[in-house]
Amino acid sequence: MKRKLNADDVPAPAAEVVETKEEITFASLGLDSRLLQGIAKQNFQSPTLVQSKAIPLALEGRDVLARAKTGSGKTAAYLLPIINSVLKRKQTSSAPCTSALILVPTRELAEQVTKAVESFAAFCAKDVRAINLTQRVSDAVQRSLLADSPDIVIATPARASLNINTSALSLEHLAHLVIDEADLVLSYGYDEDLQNVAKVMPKGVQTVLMSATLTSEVETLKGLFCRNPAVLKLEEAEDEGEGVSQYVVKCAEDEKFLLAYVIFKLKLIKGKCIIFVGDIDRCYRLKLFLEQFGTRSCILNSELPVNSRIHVVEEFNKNVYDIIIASDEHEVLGDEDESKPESDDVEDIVDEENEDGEAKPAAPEPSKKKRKTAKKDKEYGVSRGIDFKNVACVLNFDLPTSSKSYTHRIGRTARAGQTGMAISFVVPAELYRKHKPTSIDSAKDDEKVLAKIVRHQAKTGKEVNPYNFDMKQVDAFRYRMGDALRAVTRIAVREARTRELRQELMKSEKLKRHFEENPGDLHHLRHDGELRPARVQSHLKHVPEYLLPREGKTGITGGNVGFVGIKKTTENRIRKARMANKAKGRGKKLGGGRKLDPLKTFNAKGRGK
Ligand SMILES: Nc1ncnc2c1ncn2[C@@H]1O[C@H](COP(=O)(O)OP(=O)(O)OP(=O)(O)O)[C@@H](O)[C@H]1O
Repeated sequence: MKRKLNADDVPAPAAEVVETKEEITFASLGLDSRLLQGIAKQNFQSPTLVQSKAIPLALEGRDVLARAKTGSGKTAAYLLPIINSVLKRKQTSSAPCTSALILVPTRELAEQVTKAVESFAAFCAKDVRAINLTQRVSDAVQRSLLADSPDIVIATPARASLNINTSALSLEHLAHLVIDEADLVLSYGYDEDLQNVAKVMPKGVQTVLMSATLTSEVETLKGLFCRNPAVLKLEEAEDEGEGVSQYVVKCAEDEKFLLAYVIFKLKLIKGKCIIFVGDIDRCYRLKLFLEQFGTRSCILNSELPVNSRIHVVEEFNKNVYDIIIASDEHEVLGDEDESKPESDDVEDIVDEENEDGEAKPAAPEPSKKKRKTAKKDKEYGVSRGIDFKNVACVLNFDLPTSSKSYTHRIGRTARAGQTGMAISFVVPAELYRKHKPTSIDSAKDDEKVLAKIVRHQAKTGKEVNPYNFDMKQVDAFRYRMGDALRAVTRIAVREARTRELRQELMKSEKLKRHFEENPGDLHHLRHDGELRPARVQSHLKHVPEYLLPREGKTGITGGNVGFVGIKKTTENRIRKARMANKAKGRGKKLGGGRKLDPLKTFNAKGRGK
């Protein structure tokens, strides 16, 4: 079924890297008016680049392979044409059939995509039925849901394959297939499931592959599912200073904890933050550590029940929590195969191939290692595709082990044209394994990984700069860090992990049963409660005067880095103008584009909190 590519396969305009964004409106794309109402309800002013390029091609019936950066609006780019096509079909036929299958790598993402369908189809809900196959319902319930032939089925490849095997899901009338996060689905170990889906795919199904990077995995999927796809490689033209400001801090293993304490206690980061750590224990170690200073956070990892995970993300998006500590475990399980070419290398290969029409390089077989999912949820993923809203900062407390992961992680901030910041802690080789209690295996090659990241980012014109903490000033806090770390023993971590799991399982059961009937009550369950280590040291919650640098926060960082602003692009001009008008009315100066630098606005009075 795999086809050899030649240059004619790729239509010239689509294969070009598009540099600029033309003024296109959703209405000009020819979408159903009910969909336009749904879009307007979400306050989308105009299509993003990937939307304005991919939607017309998809509406024409073309296969599309689109690479666009994280947070650029790929979900709407594939959903809108699908819903439009369902609405069109309903005008001539009322016979129910499943005409679209959307495959995503994780259950969280499946939930998110299902919600997006519901939002876009809010004004035509009775004509568009979508179901999420990753929900934990009994086989009988799932069968009965599928028996009604919902228009759109959203699933992980594993769930789709399972239901195809049991004949619960019929692809007989399928017209559209989407593989979202196409660069990641194979690394989740779904290769056999995807082969299984490909086997029963009827002829002529339109395929859309969406991806943040073009990797050999995307090539494999293209060979398996696409016919003559239009290839979009989209680089958004960014204004200076927009996107993610990337910083790196070289530090010792225990200093990661010290810096985290200083960053959060002195509020060096303004806004919401996702902290990525290397494994599950690390989540609890850091949470317990921060708790000692009165800094609350909630945890996301593959061990927690899916309902809790989804709830945490929803609450975070509603600004209930400021800090999420997430473990990025797929790396630890070995998904980041060293021998596998990095995305930038593969992109070069793809470019070459498009120019001279040569056959593509043999895509590496996904390694067996990837199937190793332990007892954790294989369909878990937070750095991939989850739409965390208004994240000011991604803190790589533990550096990922590949630049591809780094790209996905930092893509959780600066979404939909906002700005954001990424700080990565890097342990130099000579400091690795020098502080056993805070050491983690994945830091072994931090410097090598950083070099790759810097190279990769440079290719897209982005810099990774040092974040200069004045370690002399930070040193004043070292004693307190030591005190707090000593209380976070291995036993305390293990107990906290068990306790949290038990609590979340109970909440999850409650969530499932109770909130089906009372969706409004969800906010009563908080996930950032204190885990309480054995030794409670309440004095640590306060920062005494003498510890603070005389110059305020700027004394800690030198004052020249660290801006984290949430700024909308021109897409939100109207909103900005409204805000400015409102502010004028209140006599305040707002909306003039003045950036608030949290490092320069440290209020000494608020510090003792
Ligand atoms: N046209 C638009 N105008 C304003 N906001 C938009 C628009 N399209 C999408 N968004 C918002 O942008 C955010 C990111 O969108 P989405 O999750 O689809 O990005 P993505 O490209 O799929 O990201 P990732 O690669 O991380 O999965 C969402 O909050 C979405 O609601």
